[in-house]
Amino acid sequence: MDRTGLLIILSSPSGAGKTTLARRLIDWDPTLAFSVSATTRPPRPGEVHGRHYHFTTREDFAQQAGDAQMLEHAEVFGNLYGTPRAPVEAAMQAGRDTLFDVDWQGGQQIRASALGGHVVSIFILPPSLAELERRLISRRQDAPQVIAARMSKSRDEISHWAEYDYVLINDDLDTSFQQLVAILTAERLRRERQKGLGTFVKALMEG
Ligand SMILES: Nc1ncnc2c1ncn2[C@@H]1O[C@H](COP(=O)(O)OP(=O)(O)OP(=O)(O)O)[C@@H](O)[C@H]1O
Ligand SMILES: Nc1nc2c(ncn2[C@@H]2O[C@H](COP(=O)(O)O)[C@@H](O)[C@H]2O)c(=O)[nH]1
Repeated sequence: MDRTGLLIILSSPSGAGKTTLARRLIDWDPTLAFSVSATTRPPRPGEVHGRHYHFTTREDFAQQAGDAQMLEHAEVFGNLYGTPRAPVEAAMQAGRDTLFDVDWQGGQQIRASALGGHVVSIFILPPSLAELERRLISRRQDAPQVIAARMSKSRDEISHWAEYDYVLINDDLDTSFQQLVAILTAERLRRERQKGLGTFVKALMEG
């Protein structure tokens, strides 16, 4: 059935599991597009330019944001992050759903944009702050002071949980993944999103 692509926003405090869940969702449905953000953060070991992020300078970032090439942008943990607009619009027009891993500021801006009617937003909570810290440490990607800074902002991020359509507690990863699949499946089936439904039902009744 023909439909416009959804914008599926995942937000959480750093380390709660957005990236892990987004990757599993894309493995489950490879037609999902992942919105590759631009950032001024330096790459972590193993991160690939153009796949995980578009790594850029503050000057380039400011120019893109000034030219309205970003759907949203924000400063997070002292670095700039933003969503390039063109790939999102192209995916939507092609009927492909796009996944976003953005903070609460990005979530607010995308919801308030002209594309806001196509947003499905999901907030991911950790089972506890102690487990959140354990995950950030066990990821082995950030220096102890970076982890401390992210933990110190975790309550700020969590305070935005009620702005989201859905809230998951990511305790058991398989359960969270199944819950995400359930959300996506139900949202795709919403009556108003299935463009050809009226025509289909008319033909069904005449048949
Ligand atoms: N349900 C879970 N149980 C145990 N470990 C988990 C679970 N979900 C994610 N993790 C682990 O926690 C760590 C952080 O996960 P991830 O990188 O996906 O978080 P994130 O929300 O994307 O963080 P950031 O906002 O910093 O990008 C990873 O090592 C991941 O394997
Ligand atoms: N507003 C936006 N936030 C973004 C974007 N891309 C990522 N993020 C958020 O930044 C933090 C840190 O990410 P990390 O990769 O450095 O761990 C995390 O909360 C992401 O959700 C974006 O384009 N816009």
